[in-house]
Amino acid sequence: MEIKKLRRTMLFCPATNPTMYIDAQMYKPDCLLFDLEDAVRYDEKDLARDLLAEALKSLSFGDIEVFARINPLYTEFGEADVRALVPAGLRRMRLPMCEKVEQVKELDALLTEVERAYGIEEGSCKIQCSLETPLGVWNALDLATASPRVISISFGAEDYTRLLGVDRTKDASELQFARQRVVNAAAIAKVDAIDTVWADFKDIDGFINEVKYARQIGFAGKSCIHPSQVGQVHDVFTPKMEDVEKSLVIIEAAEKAGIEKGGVVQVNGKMVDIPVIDKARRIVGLAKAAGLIK
Ligand SMILES: CC(=O)SCCNC(=O)CCNC(=O)[C@H](O)C(C)(C)COP(=O)(O)OP(=O)(O)OC[C@H]1O[C@@H](n2cnc3c(N)ncnc32)[C@H](O)[C@@H]1OP(=O)(O)O
Ligand SMILES: O=C([O-])CC(=O)C(=O)O
Ligand SMILES: [Mg+2]
Repeated sequence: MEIKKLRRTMLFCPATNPTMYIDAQMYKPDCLLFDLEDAVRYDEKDLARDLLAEALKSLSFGDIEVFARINPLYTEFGEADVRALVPAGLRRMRLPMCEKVEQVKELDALLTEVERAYGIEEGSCKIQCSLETPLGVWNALDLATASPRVISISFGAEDYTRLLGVDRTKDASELQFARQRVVNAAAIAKVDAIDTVWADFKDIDGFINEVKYARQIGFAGKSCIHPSQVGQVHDVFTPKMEDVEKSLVIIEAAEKAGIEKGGVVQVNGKMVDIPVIDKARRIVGLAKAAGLIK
């Protein structure tokens, strides 16, 4: 199974801080996520947008997939963000506080207009819906399938717990419903699900527990707020060599037995059939995408 793009880490970087976002590339996240929304003061929104537009025009980010978290279109800044950043080169945007299909369709239509006006390939600008309200979480599947531009959905626990009127706790039981709804919707829509930030970046054990849990239940990656989190997330989301080797043995045995389309064999005391072969292929695909094997 070919994994086209790893999105294990999306490192948030306030777009008002030029040094930080030049340095951010050094930490080698899979994705950089320049923030124009909550990390930017109200009176610096225009400055942040201008800085980011200049950076997109003048800097190269190599293999790193560059996203911007634009302001919602219902604010006075969202449309200006799109109109300035797409011509400057932005092709990926996170739409925060995303709740209704109409909001995705509105962004879709604006992107089509800007792509046409600037001769940019139509449909090349992609959307990540950020589900961080009870309604957004409820509508996860509708949002994930609202437009062919949607490549990913992310979960935002800080706003979600604020709106639920609860504390965000370390055992995270208050997030269980939302997380499972988000990963289930992403699996149906065949898009990536990205888990929420962990603000307490000095609490490494707590963070790693949460990252392991996110991977276990089906997230493809995690939003990060500090560079120290990038390597910690990559460690968890990159398959272990031992699992890659086991997967290669399973694939070889399946091919030898000719059971890729049905049938069953035993490999090292365990039953192997189609779901097991598919999972093994996924692990090998992830390992290849991470450069672990050729
Ligand atoms: C709920 C939400 O909406 S979350 C999303 C919005 N929030 C954000 O975008 C915040 C992103 N993170 C940050 O701004 C910062 O990490 C902070 C403010 C939390 C902490 O920053 P600092 O006090 O500078 O932390 P610290 O001293 O540990 O930083 C170490 C180095 O990493 C750099 N750094 C810290 N965070 C980042 C980042 N997100 N991206 C790139 N570089 C970073 C710092 O500039 C510093 O560099 P230096 O050593 O060259 O000076
Ligand atoms: O999307 C995120 O992870 C950060 C965020 O805005 C939130 O949690 O409200
Ligand atoms: Mg938020």
